[in-house]
Amino acid sequence: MITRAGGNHENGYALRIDDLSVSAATAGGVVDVVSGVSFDLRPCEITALAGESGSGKTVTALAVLRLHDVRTLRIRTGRILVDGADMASAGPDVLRRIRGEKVSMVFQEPMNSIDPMYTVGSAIVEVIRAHQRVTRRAALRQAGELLEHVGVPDPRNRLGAYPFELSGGLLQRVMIAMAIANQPSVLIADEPTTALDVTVQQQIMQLLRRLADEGMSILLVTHDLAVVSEYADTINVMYAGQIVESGPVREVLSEPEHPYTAGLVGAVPDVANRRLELSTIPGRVPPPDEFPAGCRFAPRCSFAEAECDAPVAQLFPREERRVRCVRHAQLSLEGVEPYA
Ligand SMILES: Nc1ncnc2c1ncn2[C@@H]1O[C@H](COP(=O)(O)OP(=O)(O)OP(=O)(O)O)[C@@H](O)[C@H]1O
Repeated sequence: MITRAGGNHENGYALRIDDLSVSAATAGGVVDVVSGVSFDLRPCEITALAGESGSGKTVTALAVLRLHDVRTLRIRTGRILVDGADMASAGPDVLRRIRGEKVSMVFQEPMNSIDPMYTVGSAIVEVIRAHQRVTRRAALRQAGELLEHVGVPDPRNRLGAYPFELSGGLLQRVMIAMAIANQPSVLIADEPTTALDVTVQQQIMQLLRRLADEGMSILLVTHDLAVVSEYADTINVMYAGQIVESGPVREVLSEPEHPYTAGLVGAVPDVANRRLELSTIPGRVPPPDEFPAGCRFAPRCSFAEAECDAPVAQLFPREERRVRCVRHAQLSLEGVEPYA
């Protein structure tokens, strides 16, 4: 029964984010923390949303499911298209249907996302029965199958376990089982392995890779380019609320066209080439009320020129790649390897 993920893929995407801007109320007034973000998630692919802390990855991911904090954040522009619905403007009934049935999410800290008072089996049964008219007994049988599918050893006996009885890695598998219980077409994973040790991290990423290969579209939110390069198909690099570069992972990471991406690539420890010294990008991501009017990366960019003071209104496309840098052509023509 747990086979390929469902969903309406007739347009070639399972989820389309089109010109999404999210504004925040700050002491200094209302400012965009996410500005004009657009990308698609395609079936069978892991799409990474990568960037430093504060670049807007989590706000973007939460906004897809309208789980952002509505006390301070507001979707100002854009569409979030999934299964014929626009999540940006959907009413409560559509939201309820899409969440869990079409798009679901796993978070960084599994222990914080599960009720410690319920057994693993009860928690999964509840999720199944929220969307499917099945008996408790049938749901419990499905829960056992789900645990088996996500690689929990001895799955039927684990149904009676409480969250505190499981390791972090097993608990993250349980969270993934809950997230895929109603066969959504899209899974959003926000730093799903950050809290886990390296071996377990690899196992969880291998599980996500398998789910993608079986048909699911996965949005992987991460600051870890090593994980992106090993497991993702496409990458969207975010900086200061905007996508600055996107395209197939192999191309973007081996030949970055945006100086920011180049800086991030330089910051990945490369054991094979013995480049263990991390080169970091000087400075930090500015807070949203201090975003520069021109290129937002310019103050940290050693290649910035006067022309970078004007806003970069467009992402320059070339085949499957896009880059938000007015100087990108000169940089590649000059063969500059900024942070090699
Ligand atoms: N609820 C909120 N209200 C107001 N501003 C917010 C809120 N949540 C996040 N922000 C601001 O939005 C910007 C982007 O934050 P976000 O958490 O999306 O970044 P991130 O790239 O996911 O970073 P991290 O990896 O640290 O989670 C930050 O400047 C942050 O301070």
